[in-house]
Amino acid sequence: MKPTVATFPTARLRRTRQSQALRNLVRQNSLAVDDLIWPIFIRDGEDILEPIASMPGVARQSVDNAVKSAKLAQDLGIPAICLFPYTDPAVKTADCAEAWNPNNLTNRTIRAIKDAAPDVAVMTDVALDPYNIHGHDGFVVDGEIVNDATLEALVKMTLAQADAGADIIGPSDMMDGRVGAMRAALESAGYHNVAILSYSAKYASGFYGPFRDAVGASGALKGDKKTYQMDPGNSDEALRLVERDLSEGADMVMIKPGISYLDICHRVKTTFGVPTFAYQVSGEYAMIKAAAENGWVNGEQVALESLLAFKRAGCDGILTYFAPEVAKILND
Ligand SMILES: NCc1[nH]cc(CCC(=O)O)c1CC(=O)O
Repeated sequence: MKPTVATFPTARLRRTRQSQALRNLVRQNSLAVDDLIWPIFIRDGEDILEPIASMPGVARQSVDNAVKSAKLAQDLGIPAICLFPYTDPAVKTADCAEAWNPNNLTNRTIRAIKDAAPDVAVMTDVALDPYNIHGHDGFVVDGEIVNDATLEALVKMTLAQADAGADIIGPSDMMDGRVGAMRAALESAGYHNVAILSYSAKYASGFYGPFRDAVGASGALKGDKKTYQMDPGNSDEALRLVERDLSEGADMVMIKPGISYLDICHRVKTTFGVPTFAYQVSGEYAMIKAAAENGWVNGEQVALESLLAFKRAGCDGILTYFAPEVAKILND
C-alpha cells in the first residue's frame, strides 16, 4: 500500500495527532489482556516464593503459589499461563526420565491449576533441558545432541502433560520432526483438542541468560545450543521452520526472542497468516527492569511500548513476564 499524501498545507499529518480522542480514533494497533501468556517458574515445596535475582519481580513458586497465580490470571483475564519447572539437580539424569514422570512437578501443577482455575489455559514447555544432566534440550550421545532419539522422549513428555490436562503444548527444543511426532501421538491417544504452539523460530540467543538461572540449567549446560537453535543472522530459515511446523500440525507458531526479531514476526505473519506469537524472553524483561530500577527509563511505559511493538509487527499475542503487571494497568 502506498499512502496518499497531499502537499502541505492541504495535508497536515499532525491533525490526527492533536487530541487524545483523535489519536485513539486513528490508532491501528493496541495491546489487550487477551494478548498475554504469562510464563511462571515452579519449584517443589510449599509456600515458597523464591526471588530470581536477575528477574526483579519474578519468583520461583511452589505449587500452592502457582495455583494462586493461576487464579490471579483468571481474575485479571489473562488467557494462558505457561509453566517452567526448576528441577532439583538430584533428579537430573542422562536419560531425563523425570521429564515424562506423570507425577513430576509440571504435571502436578497442571492438575492443580486446572482444578482451581479452569478458565485459564495451561501451556507447557516440551524440552529435556530441565531434566538433563547435560543441560541440553536433547539427549547427548558422544558429545552430539541427537535428534531422533530425543523425539521419542519428547513424545512421552507430551503425552504425560496431555494426561495431566495441559491445553497447549509448547515444544521449545528445536529438534527436527518433533511437531509431527507429537501431533501423531496426541491424535492416537485421543487428545484431538490439545493444541501445539511451536517454538518454530527459536534463535541461539544471549537473551536467555536469566531464564537459565531461573530453571537452574546454567550450571549443567556445557557448550551452547547452536546446533539446534537458529543462527541470529538468518531469516529465510525461520519461514521454512514455520512452514514445516504448520505442515506437521502446529496450531500456532512462535518467534523467540522478541524485540530483536520483530522482522521475523512480521514476515511470518504476512507470509502465513496463522496465529503468531512472540516470546519476550527473560533477558529482555531483565533489561527493562534494570533500566527502570535505575531510573533510566519509565518501566511501565517501556513495558507497554515493547509489547505494543509485537502487535504492530503482526503478532496475535506475547509470552511475557510482564503479564500480570501489564494486565493490571490495562484493566484499570
Ligand atoms: N527449552 C529451554 C527454554 N524454554 C524457554 C527458554 C527461554 C525463555 C526465556 O529466556 O525467558 C529456554 C531457554 C533455552 O533455550 O536455553
